[in-house]
Amino acid sequence: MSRRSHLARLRQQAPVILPSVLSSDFSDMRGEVEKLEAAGVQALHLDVMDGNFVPNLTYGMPIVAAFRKLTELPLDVHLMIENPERYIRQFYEAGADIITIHEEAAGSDTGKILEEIKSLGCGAGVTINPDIPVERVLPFVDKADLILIMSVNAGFGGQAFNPVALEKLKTLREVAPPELLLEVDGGVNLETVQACTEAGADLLVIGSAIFNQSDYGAAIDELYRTAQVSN
Ligand SMILES: O=C(CO)[C@H](O)[C@H](O)COP(=O)(O)O
Ligand SMILES: [Fe+2]
Repeated sequence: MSRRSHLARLRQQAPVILPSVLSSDFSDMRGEVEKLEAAGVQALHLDVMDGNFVPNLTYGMPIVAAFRKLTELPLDVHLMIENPERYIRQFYEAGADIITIHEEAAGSDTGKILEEIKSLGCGAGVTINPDIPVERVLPFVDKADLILIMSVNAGFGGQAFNPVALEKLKTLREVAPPELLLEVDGGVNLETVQACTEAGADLLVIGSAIFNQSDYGAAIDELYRTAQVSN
């Protein structure tokens, strides 16, 4: 299956919860993936941090490649790295399906890098931190497959949700083409998830609210029930 075909499926199934495996047990990656698959998850979110663009350092291509060996689930790779253009091809070769870059890190190269990601056959995403105005991603609503709105400052799991993300999601939902996927990441939990779907988020990245629970399936089910938009 082409990597870009995952985009249409995620759009059809929205809202979709993507576990952020940063909070998972890396000493048992296989067991963690099996539990997530048994819980019915539809994609995984992988957080790559370089200790430079963000103060935290996580993992790079080898861990993405290891997840690729463990599962056929789409891998949504969130690059929190300076000069992301240096590594796009390597993350593609490691098995990423969607690659998201920070506009703050890519600057005037953002459009060109999104094109490169697409030309490799991956979904192309762009994201901004909470203190960056939504106007900085508006030029990409027709160029990207996905816009990720950060609801915490990129860098760490387990932070509190910043509601500034909700206004940005609403603005994008109004102006963006309907096929553009809107994703939200950071502090999404039982208290905040419904506001995210009501604001128009299609993809909900969730770390600690899943991995801090002993039963991932039960946690995800409850998050889905809570996420339903009330009519
Ligand atoms: O990109 C991220 C942090 O920069 C993570 O995806 C995010 O923090 C998810 O974790 P949590 O749900 O615990 O906030
Ligand atoms: Fe993330």
